[in-house]
Amino acid sequence: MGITIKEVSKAFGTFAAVKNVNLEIPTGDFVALLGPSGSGKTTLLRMIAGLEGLDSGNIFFDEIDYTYKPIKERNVGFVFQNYALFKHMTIFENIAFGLKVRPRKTRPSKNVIADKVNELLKLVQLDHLATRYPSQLSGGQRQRIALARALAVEPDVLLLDEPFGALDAKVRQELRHWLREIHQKLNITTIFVTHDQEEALEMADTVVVMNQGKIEQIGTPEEVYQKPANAFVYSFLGRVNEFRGSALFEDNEENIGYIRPHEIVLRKILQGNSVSSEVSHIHIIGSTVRFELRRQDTNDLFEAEMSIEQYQNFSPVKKGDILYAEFKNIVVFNTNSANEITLTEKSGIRTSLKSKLI
Ligand SMILES: Nc1ncnc2c1ncn2[C@@H]1O[C@H](COP(=O)(O)OP(=O)(O)OP(=O)(O)O)[C@@H](O)[C@H]1O
Repeated sequence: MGITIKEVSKAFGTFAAVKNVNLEIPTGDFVALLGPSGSGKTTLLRMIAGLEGLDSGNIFFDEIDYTYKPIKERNVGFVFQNYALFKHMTIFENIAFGLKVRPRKTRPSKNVIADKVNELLKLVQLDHLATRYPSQLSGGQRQRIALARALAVEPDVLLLDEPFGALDAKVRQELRHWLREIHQKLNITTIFVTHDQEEALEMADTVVVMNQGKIEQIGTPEEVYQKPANAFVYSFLGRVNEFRGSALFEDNEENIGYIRPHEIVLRKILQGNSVSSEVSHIHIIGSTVRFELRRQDTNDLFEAEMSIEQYQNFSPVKKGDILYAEFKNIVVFNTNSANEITLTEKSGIRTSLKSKLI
């Protein structure tokens, strides 16, 4: 089922939570609503579900106006962060619930329900837990059951609100892969809310970046990461060093420059337009090595990264050593218009920057 969100707005009292949002979601797409806390992601998701009314605008499911349709006519599956399983029911009964409560006319027979539940238990790889109660499951297992329960009614759309938010990093990582696989098998149009950029970039086909009730950018993970539409998207996705100040250009405009840590080239000898910097920390994080450095000209801290292989060729290097940093590919935005300004021909900039780690 495809979803069209057209000029949708929602306020709580005088506070505008969602402001004139337009979004087209094709059938089978896997969409992440990504943004900081309070950006309106959950409100938008709840409006799609029918859990929240709109102030203005329309929501279409396959070109049919669903704006005023009650939730039970929407055929959406919903998974929340906090499991929301029925405590007094077994896992089997939890999954069967949505089918059992159907009106007699559309309710499947007991055997059909049992087959469906067993099929879903296999899909979420927890068939051995059918007779347990939710309290006897781990957090990750409960979320899988919550998904199985949402899928039992064969929804046209699956809506997930921070489904892995309460789980530890390792389980979250496993469930991301698992959910992707399930999506590939079932191909249900899926929208999930997250404030975790890594989760959005890793899982989604389409990332919708939200900020202050508005959509800042819609694109593939690669597009939003490689070609951010504005300064907000750039700084929200991934680690960045920020450069500010009038020294950036001579045009007296307020500009912000960003560079990602892996785009900074570190050398042991001065070459080209580089900034002499003192190593203040070296962290080895799996296959990546992260340097924290202090510029000797401005005393500002910044972060650079290289692969472990590069580091092995580069070492020995230790805290207190002086390295030369070349800031390649700085992306500069005008803070008034948030439009990107190309930088290539601006010379002298790299040594006059004030930098800040964000
Ligand atoms: N029922 C409500 N009454 C009043 N204000 C609300 C209500 N629901 C949400 N808001 C406000 O609307 C804004 C957007 O909330 P929303 O939950 O959609 O954001 P979010 O991006 O999902 O944030 P989070 O990641 O923290 O859940 C917030 O400032 C929130 O306080």
